Amino acid sequence: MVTRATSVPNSIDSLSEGNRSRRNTTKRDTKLKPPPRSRSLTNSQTRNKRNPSPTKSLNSRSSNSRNSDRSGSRNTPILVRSREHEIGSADTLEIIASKSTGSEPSTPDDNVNVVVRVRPLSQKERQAGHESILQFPGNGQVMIDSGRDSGSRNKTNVRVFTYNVVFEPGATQDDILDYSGIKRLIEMAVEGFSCTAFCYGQTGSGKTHTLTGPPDLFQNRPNPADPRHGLIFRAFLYLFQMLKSRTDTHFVLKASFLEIYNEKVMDLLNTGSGRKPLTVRWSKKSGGFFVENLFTVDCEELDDLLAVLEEGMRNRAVGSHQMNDHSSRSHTILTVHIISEQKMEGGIFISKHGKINFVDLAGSEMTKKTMSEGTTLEEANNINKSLMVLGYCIASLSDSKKKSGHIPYRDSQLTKLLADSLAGKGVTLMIACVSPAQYNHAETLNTLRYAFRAKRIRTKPIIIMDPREALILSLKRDIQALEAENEHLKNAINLHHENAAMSESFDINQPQLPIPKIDLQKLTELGGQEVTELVKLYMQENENLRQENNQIYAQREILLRDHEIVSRENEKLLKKLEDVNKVCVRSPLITATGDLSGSQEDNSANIWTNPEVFEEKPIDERISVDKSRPSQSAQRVKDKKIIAKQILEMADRIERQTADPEKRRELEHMDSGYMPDMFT
Ligand SMILES: Nc1ncnc2c1ncn2[C@@H]1O[C@H](COP(=O)(O)OP(=O)(O)OP(=O)(O)O)[C@@H](O)[C@H]1O
Repeated sequence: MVTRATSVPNSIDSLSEGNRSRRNTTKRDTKLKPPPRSRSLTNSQTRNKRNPSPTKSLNSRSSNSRNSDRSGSRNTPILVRSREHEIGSADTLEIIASKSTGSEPSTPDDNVNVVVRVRPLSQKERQAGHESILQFPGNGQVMIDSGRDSGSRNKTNVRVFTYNVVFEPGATQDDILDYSGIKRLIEMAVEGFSCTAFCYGQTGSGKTHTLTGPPDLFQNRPNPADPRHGLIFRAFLYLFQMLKSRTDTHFVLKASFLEIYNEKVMDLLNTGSGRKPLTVRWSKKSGGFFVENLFTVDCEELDDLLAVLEEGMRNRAVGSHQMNDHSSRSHTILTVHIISEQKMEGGIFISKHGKINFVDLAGSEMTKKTMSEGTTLEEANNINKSLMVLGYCIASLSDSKKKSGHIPYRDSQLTKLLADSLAGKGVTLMIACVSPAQYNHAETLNTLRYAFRAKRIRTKPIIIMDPREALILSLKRDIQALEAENEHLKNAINLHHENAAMSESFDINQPQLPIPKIDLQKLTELGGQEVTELVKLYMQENENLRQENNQIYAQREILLRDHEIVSRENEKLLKKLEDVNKVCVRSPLITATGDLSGSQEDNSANIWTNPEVFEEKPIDERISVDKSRPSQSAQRVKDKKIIAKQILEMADRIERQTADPEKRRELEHMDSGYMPDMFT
């Protein structure tokens, strides 16, 4: 059975890991009750456009944990849609593809897609009487009951985790292909993204089974129709099916297969060279780690890819211990490079370099349980160490505060090679494999916790393109943008020319630059150099237009400021005029204006007003501004100088008058109020 996630509030008392702070409210009599389904969608609603859901029931083995509220799902399988960014959605892919031009980040952040696969109890475990501690309430949830808490007798240790998809023990290998999101990963890789699917979990939890199927499949020539085939085999079939349908694009496939054994990187396709370890180096150019001298095989046919898988599986390090007869003693990375060359409109060829990594991690081991010793113990220690570093990286990357700090990728070969998948430009699918058996509860809980954390990791997928072609494509986009801006600026300037024709300040005779006219369709006929020149020309012209526009705006600003000053001065003058009129009207000696005051009977009409001032006309029709006049502050300085000069002249005159005794006597008889304050 497959269940998919939706953000369902936990109604049960024991809350999920994400809500652990509320766990204090756990009731004593907690029973395993599944949370209600908040958004169950029928098959038709959730059906992936490209991968229509099968009509058969996905539940190949009825689970005894199933609750009565799920009875409705017996005949029609109910799939619950996961979150918006669910990997596996063809819609998302289309959006990404349409946005993806150049080597710019093409998507918003993308979360690592995390699914969980629970293997069935083995025959050995059933015979030993082990029971399952996992239950599946639906909505992409896994409930783990680790039994009574030793600390407090009545408290049960029940936790609920939510993932994008949960594969219950009855899920088939086909279900993993259809619902894990691997199809989306392949589609993204074909589109030029760097994609990674990795299996994580304790030893014997079913990682290799999920990725490649049981080990005996590869001992002889495998039968393609075998239902036990794992995800890699099925993904290859799907990939070739896809490539065949893309007749407009030419594809070249290359594959490599390596293992990390005891912290040494070994080539699984080139075992003849005495199994010398390869070096992992940092590439400045790509900004990532790479394996030097790794053997890559050209794969023209599906059979070539399958041969790579078989060869690698035969050569990888496998050992046996108490918990797994065929235990992987190394981490393996199988990479398929997909180089595509597609003809775009206008005859441009765009080549992209996508890839998909299949990572089968060696399982974490409790050496007491596996009873490892000697070489197996050394292997176990190395496996555990590298998985611990991976755990640190996942924990740091999922913590938004730590994400920008140091991530210890360099501490193990595994994390160096997975760095890009976890936090870089790739799209990542994590398949967490767990055992349902009670005796594995600590490891299962650990894996569920790591997987839950990994869900919070966000990456920024980008398409990997040939830099020269990416440049041409981006130059083409620049030309279009510049042309649009050019047109806009020209319109703005033309508009202003019309408006500014009346303004003397605007120099309409300014020489205009010649505007190159290029048919975009013919762009492709031009070489890279010519296109660059064209962009430069447009940029230059746009710069000139921008400057002209700025000048016009600056002039407009000055005009508006002057306008404001003149208006304010005008208002002041009017006010003064009104005051003068009031004084004139009040004075019996002075008539305001002879003809008006004399002829009006009404007192109010005695006030002289300038009829024009109150006429509702726009300000620029009421006043004309002298552009040569000094600014307001300069005017103020000038005024002060005039006033000071006049005062000095007056003081001088008075002084001269008082020096003459006759004149002084005359002055003494005058009203003292005549003298300005400053002279008393
Ligand atoms: N979903 C499943 N259905 C049936 N059998 C399974 C399933 N998953 C695992 N097994 C069986 O369980 C055993 C252990 O699985 P597998 O070797 O894949 O584990 P692993 O996680 O890769 O272990 P290790 O880390 O030690 O390599 C195998 O015998 C395998 O066939």
